[in-house]
Amino acid sequence: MDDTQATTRPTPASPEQPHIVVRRARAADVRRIRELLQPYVDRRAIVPKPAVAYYESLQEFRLVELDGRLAGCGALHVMWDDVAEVRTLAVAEEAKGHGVGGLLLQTLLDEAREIGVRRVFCLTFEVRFFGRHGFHEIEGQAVEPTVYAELLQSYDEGVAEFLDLDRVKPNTLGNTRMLIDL
Ligand SMILES: CC(=O)SCCNC(=O)CCNC(=O)[C@H](O)C(C)(C)COP(=O)(O)OP(=O)(O)OC[C@H]1O[C@@H](n2cnc3c(N)ncnc32)[C@H](O)[C@@H]1OP(=O)(O)O
Repeated sequence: MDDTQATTRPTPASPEQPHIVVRRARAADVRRIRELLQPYVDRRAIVPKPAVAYYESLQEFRLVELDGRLAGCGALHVMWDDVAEVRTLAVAEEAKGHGVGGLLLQTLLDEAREIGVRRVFCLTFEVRFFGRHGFHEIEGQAVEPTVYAELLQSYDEGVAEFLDLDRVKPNTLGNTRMLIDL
């Protein structure tokens, strides 16, 4: 999906209903994305990352705008031939509870299907939300030992969290490991 393919819903007749756009992130969005995430980073719901990490993973991000204002973001990171991870899914406090998070998550899951990924992982405190979208809690590893060994070669901190490596456990304390089969 490029900018010209952004999903838009027609502006409804009622002035109370916002105009919704789902689109890819652009480089100029990073500042607003980080501002939206900051309260959740402060609460440790989202792992802190330097700005450069957002630019490097920009193409993974999808955004929802309501009347041109950033309402939420989320990313899909592919880890192996059948596994990806939903990352950094967050909705601005004032936009929560109106389906924006669900819309973003379904967008990311549709993209996972489109690129042929069969399972999507997440690490979260929002167990009820992800559970309602078909994720279930898992214990232990989601990949077989040979794939685990391959993934150990990644430099990505999120992959280290997926592998549950000791050095990143402080980042993920209290989070639940969840998976969905598409
Ligand atoms: C893998 C990761 O990224 S982990 C990090 C997850 N993110 C965070 O922890 C950050 C803090 N949390 C958030 O930003 C948000 O709460 C999110 C992203 C989890 C959910 O975003 P929201 O936009 O509130 O989600 P959404 O509105 O689709 O659903 C929330 C609830 O509102 C309800 N809801 C959905 N649409 C509507 C609606 N139109 N009217 C009323 N209620 C609604 C749903 O029933 C849902 O209930 P549930 O929590 O029991 O599933």
